[in-house]
Amino acid sequence: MAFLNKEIRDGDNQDLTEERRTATFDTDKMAEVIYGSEKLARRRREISHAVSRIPELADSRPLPFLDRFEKVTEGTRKLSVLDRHLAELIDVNDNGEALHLYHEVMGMEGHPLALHEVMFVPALIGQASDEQYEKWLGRAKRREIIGCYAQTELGHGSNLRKLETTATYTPSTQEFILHTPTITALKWWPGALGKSSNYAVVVADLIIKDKSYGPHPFIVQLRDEKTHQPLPGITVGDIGPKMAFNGGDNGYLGFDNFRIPRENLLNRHSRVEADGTYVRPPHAKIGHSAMIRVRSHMATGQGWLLGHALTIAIRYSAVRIQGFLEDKSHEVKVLDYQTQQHRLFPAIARAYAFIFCGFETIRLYDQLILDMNSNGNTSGMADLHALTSGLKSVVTHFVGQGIEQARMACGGHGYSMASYISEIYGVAIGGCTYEGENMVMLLQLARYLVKSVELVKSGKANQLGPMVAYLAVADHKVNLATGPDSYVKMFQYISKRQSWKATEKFLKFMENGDSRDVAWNKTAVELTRASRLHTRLYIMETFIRRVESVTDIPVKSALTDLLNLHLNYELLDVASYALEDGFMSSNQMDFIKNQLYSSLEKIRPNAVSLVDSFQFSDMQLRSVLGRRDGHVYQNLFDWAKSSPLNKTDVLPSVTQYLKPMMEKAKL
Ligand SMILES: CCCCCCCCCCCCCCCCCCCCCC(=O)SCCNC(=O)CCNC(=O)[C@H](O)C(C)(C)COP(=O)(O)OP(=O)(O)OC[C@H]1O[C@@H](n2cnc3c(N)ncnc32)[C@H](O)[C@@H]1OP(=O)(O)O
Ligand SMILES: Cc1cc2nc3c(=O)[nH]c(=O)nc-3n(C[C@H](O)[C@H](O)[C@H](O)COP(=O)(O)OP(=O)(O)OC[C@H]3O[C@@H](n4cnc5c(N)ncnc54)[C@H](O)[C@@H]3O)c2cc1C
Repeated sequence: MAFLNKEIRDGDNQDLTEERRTATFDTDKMAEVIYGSEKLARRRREISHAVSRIPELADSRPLPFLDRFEKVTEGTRKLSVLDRHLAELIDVNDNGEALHLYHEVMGMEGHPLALHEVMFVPALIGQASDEQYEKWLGRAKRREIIGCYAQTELGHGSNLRKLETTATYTPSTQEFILHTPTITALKWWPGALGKSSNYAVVVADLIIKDKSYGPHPFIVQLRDEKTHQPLPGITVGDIGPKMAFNGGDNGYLGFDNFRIPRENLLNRHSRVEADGTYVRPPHAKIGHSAMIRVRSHMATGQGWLLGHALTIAIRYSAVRIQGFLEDKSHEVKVLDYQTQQHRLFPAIARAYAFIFCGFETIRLYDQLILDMNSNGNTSGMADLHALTSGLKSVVTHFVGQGIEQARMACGGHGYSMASYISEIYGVAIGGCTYEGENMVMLLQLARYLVKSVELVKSGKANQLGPMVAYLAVADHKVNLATGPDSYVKMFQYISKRQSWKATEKFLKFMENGDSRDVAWNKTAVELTRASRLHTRLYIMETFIRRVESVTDIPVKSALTDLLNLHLNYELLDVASYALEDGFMSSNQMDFIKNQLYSSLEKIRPNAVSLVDSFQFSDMQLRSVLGRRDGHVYQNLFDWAKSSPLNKTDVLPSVTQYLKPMMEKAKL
């Protein structure tokens, strides 16, 4: 008999097999929805299979047992093996295939090429002129040179206008002089800067004839191409261990009056003529395109991270037997407890929702770059900036929360690095900080919302973009029983009310004499609330749109269950906003809760299959608890036995320190 869940194999843990038999949809078909196409879903499986046949690509030891030095070496070793096999394993021009291959083989702990691919090359594509493409892009794409993105400094990351690294133009030699005037001006944090990169896109304050023109991107050679030694005038190194990404070499960088030619200002959009005349870009923030790109990709990337942690937690919850329900002679799977389901299922729905939403922002980003590079059209920038600022903040926050719940849902074993969840958590929550600290980015979206409310107030609602059109719509009560649209309307009401309240509060402070900045700061918490609500509304709407477009009926039906759970969970979470003015009734509140609990029951038989559909191979999962076959206990024991601490029965620490202490106590 053919099973709809393609993960079933002989010899697997019976409890997991039992779960997989209840799947109501084909997991291969669900994977097509998760990865956006039949081709990519299939290619992922083929690539994983091909990788499993190249033993050198496997981790030589479980990564949690490696120290930092070993992690960096192991990552680079695998990268070089991968380089030899690249063309046979993937279509190198297909980003989706590349991304999967690198995740599979390299894990998530960072490696020398991560920032090269994620920011250095994209910064060149977005910011370099055709002549600069000619000179640098081919070399970068072929990886003759390895680059990173060096913007953040020891003293400033969020407030780019106060970056202290200077790039002073000297017309006599037609050069820029890069300089680090203070300790706080040291570049600090850039991934792959410390030890791996020999080039960087450096963001520095452009100064011409004593006048500052603000941050601009320059391509800078840091190390000798033959010896890899830092060039004279460059100080560069690794910033030390971090919460995660310890296979990566985030670095520091200082310049001592380091000269680069005029042609090294990335000048697709702005340039400096030989005589020092500055030519402005068509949009003041166009130099930020590499950041907008990563933010646009973050929702899908983070959704997959959440899916990774949930695959581990859900599979383990189907294998872990503890406690009783009705029958006191048989213990049950912990997945049968309502609390366990409530802990994990809404996070599955969010993982799916974030991925779907991310596909939309990636499409919008690609369109923006096309418009900018073909005809200098930057009209989509402000909208995309506002949208991705909110999205990266909301998504990373909830993904962190979801992964932490996944850890707790695995009880004690979740706390062991055998689960791998702590690593996933460390990587995911880095996203709360990088590419714009979450609060700072929520406040960027808030600027957009306040401006939109002000437009409505001044009778210009017709100028609102489609994403904020609801800010002008009249309120009317909704009947939640009529389906997803009524949830959207309720959420619109809540989101609109918060945006309006925060704007009114802000304007009132100004009317009472506060400056704009002080009034803004006094309203900031309310403003971030408005941004979160707006973003959650957008996520909800994209989730609905995506489910509506699915054609495979069983897949659509399983997704509809997830969507219903999401709608009720989200609305319940923010209900107090609508309860406080009586817009939502307590009967409606009860309705939402009951819907939520019945969604949990509906999803229960498909839970394992919903996470199996992410199709993470055991290699990519790197989790003893989450393995596809579910043989948890023997593998945990084997994993523990492989700990370097267990190589000998008596450790030197015991003979040297513990024993003498005990002996002394006997005297
Ligand atoms: C391997 C092979 C794979 C191959 C496949 C490859 C596939 C790739 C897949 C990738 C998967 C991902 C995985 C990740 C991995 C981990 C990587 C980690 C990377 C981490 C990198 C970093 O971490 S790298 C540093 C980021 N560091 C920031 O992120 C600073 C935040 N800080 C700001 O970004 C600015 O400081 C901030 C706040 C905007 C204020 O900027 P500011 O002061 O200049 O501006 P103001 O606030 O005054 O605003 C004045 C007006 O400008 C408007 N505006 C501002 N920005 C705008 C903009 N961009 N576009 C339009 N409009 C903009 C604003 O909306 C206002 O508009 P209005 O006046 O109309 O209201
Ligand atoms: C894993 C990782 C990888 C990174 N990779 C890179 C890289 O490749 N290249 C690179 O250039 N950088 C990189 N960074 C740096 C990163 O982009 C910055 O750390 C980030 O932008 C936050 O800036 P900050 O550190 O200055 O935080 P701060 O701004 O100092 O934040 C501290 C606190 O101040 C608050 N705050 C700051 N400004 C405001 C404001 N205006 N209003 C309200 N609150 C405010 C924040 O909300 C936060 O609570 C990386 C960071 C990490 C963690």
